[in-house]
Amino acid sequence: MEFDSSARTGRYKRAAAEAAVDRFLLPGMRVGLGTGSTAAFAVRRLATLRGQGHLLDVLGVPTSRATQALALELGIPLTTLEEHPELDVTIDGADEVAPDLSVIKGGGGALLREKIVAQASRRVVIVADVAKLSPKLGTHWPVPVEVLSFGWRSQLRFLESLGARVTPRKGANDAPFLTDQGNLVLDCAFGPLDAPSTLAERLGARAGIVGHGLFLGIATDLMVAGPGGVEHRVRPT
Ligand SMILES: O=C[C@H](O)[C@H](O)[C@H](O)COP(=O)(O)O
Repeated sequence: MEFDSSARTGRYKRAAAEAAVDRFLLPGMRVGLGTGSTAAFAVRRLATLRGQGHLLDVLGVPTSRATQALALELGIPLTTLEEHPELDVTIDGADEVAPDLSVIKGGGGALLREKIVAQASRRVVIVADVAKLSPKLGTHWPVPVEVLSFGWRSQLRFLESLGARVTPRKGANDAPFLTDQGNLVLDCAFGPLDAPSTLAERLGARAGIVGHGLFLGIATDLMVAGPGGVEHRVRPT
């Protein structure tokens, strides 16, 4: 039976995530556990290997409550950045990946914790299916911006002044989506970004914006899966 495209995408996500776990996780490591459907395959792979007696002393730091719940359900021992402020590696998904391995993240709203965990990691491995590859960030995906609810409409105006078409993210029953920190997310469609680092600086300098989904110079490796199998790419120097 032929896979439909979503089944194919799921197969690629799984292949990339499992290959990353097999390649990068070693005994004794402290590991950032990403969020989203692709990263969940990595968490499940770690659990499977543990079930076979491997990587039993690996400790995970989850990047969201959802990942924490999944890891606990699968019996993966967890720690925190308070106990282990430096991690060996993080494996996480992405929404859009540019050729220099800069990425947009936050489709699931976990961008802030994901960035904190990634920046605490010596190595950051992005796992993705080929559909996530893009010539320029912003081509296919908006930049999620996490804002405090206090003054959020002022942030919306500010983001529009930077050229974005802004959509406040909705959660269940059309209620505002809230992050694990209780903040709002404004999805900002800028179109293809010629200078993502300039945008990141502007977002970073604005009070009330607590995080954004531009991960620039953070990913060290990419495991990307498609019809030809899984390919490992390293961030160009
Ligand atoms: O907030 C969510 C994360 O950044 C995800 O890693 C990202 O949205 C990719 O998710 P998925 O693997 O489900 O496509």
